[in-house]
Amino acid sequence: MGASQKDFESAVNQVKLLKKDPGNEVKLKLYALYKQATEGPCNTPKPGLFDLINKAKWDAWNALGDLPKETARQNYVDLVSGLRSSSDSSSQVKPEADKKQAGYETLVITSEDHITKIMLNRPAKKNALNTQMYQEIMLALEAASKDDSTITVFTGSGDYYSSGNDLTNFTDIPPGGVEEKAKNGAILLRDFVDCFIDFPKPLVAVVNGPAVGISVTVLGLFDLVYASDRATFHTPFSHLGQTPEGCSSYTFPKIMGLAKAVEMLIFGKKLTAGEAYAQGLVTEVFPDSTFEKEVWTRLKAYSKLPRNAMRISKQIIRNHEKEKLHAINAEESSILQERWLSDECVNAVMNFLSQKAKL
Ligand SMILES: CCCC/C=C/CC(=O)SCCNC(=O)CCNC(=O)[C@H](O)C(C)(C)COP(=O)(O)OP(=O)(O)OC[C@H]1O[C@@H](n2cnc3c(N)ncnc32)[C@H](O)[C@@H]1OP(=O)(O)O
Repeated sequence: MGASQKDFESAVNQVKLLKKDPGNEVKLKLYALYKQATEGPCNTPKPGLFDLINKAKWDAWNALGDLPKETARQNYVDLVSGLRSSSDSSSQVKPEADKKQAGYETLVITSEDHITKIMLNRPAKKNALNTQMYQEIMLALEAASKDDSTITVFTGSGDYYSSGNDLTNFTDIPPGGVEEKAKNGAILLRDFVDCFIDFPKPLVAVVNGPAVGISVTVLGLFDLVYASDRATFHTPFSHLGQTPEGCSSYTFPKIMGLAKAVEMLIFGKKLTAGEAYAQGLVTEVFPDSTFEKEVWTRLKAYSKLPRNAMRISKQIIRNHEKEKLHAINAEESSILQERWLSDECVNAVMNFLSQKAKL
């Protein structure tokens, strides 16, 4: 028998009493199930692109499609019951969690000296970007665009900057099947890259180690890229049956010339930090032993420059390309939507996952 209205109402009250913040992804699930259980399928207009929070909520609700109200009610009750038991058994907060700005699970965000630092924080997975991390980065960029920092910095925790898209993202197939998965992935990719195209303040990448895939391609949208001499830059798209994203099909030929862009984007040539510097993708390379010290000294000095002058200069430099970049992003995302359904891509991802599972 399904959950009764009383069970549901009691679960709604229990959510307010949870000892531990369940994180954005779970909160979105709760929101979507609540709306589905009380109002049925999503029936409101899609919020605008920049209304990130309401758009994330709308996407979560809309993704439930025609799920019956009773099933949504039951799923809500089950989800809350799971949260209650994990909240009760883990009320001792880990020291690491204390340092993180509230609400983020895959990022550590700090603000100091007028610098907002967004650190990718899944070191055990080489900072691979899972769906939650894409969403949290979009929220973090929106918040950073409005806070009182002058510059925003991305970096990675552990030995990698980022290993790119988390290939296990491909395994979580929704009720609508692989086509729906590919469609949702293309929407997420497009929204994600749009946030970088539109980011109004100077954006800096502190590339502390190897970078792969989408973590490399979006560098073409950054204003400064500082790299440790341990960093490498790798876009193995053809190997994965995939195609370029992050506007790299446009920015890379522009930055490094067609020949070098083709070597990276079609043939998957991995660049050292020195090569990436020679080709204009990286602003400056530092020895790994002094990387953090030198880079942060430099950035702290830059962060004291007048905020508005920097923002307006960025606008003048970048604005005339914005429309073009949005169009390129849309095109790259829609091509990838098709690619993700191809045998070439499916086989490459299966290959990675089966090696990982040591099959
Ligand atoms: C919205 C969608 C947008 C899509 C667009 C993006 C396109 C891309 O980004 S394509 C690039 C995708 N990335 C890759 O192909 C890299 C895959 N990973 C690797 O090749 C290796 O893991 C890597 C060379 C990065 C590191 O190798 P090692 O030093 O040998 O470490 P491990 O392989 O043992 O990695 C440790 C741990 O992390 C997991 N891992 C690392 N990267 C990823 C990843 N990208 N996706 C999923 N998982 C990843 C790896 O499996 C290990 O996990 P455990 O086995 O559980 O310890």
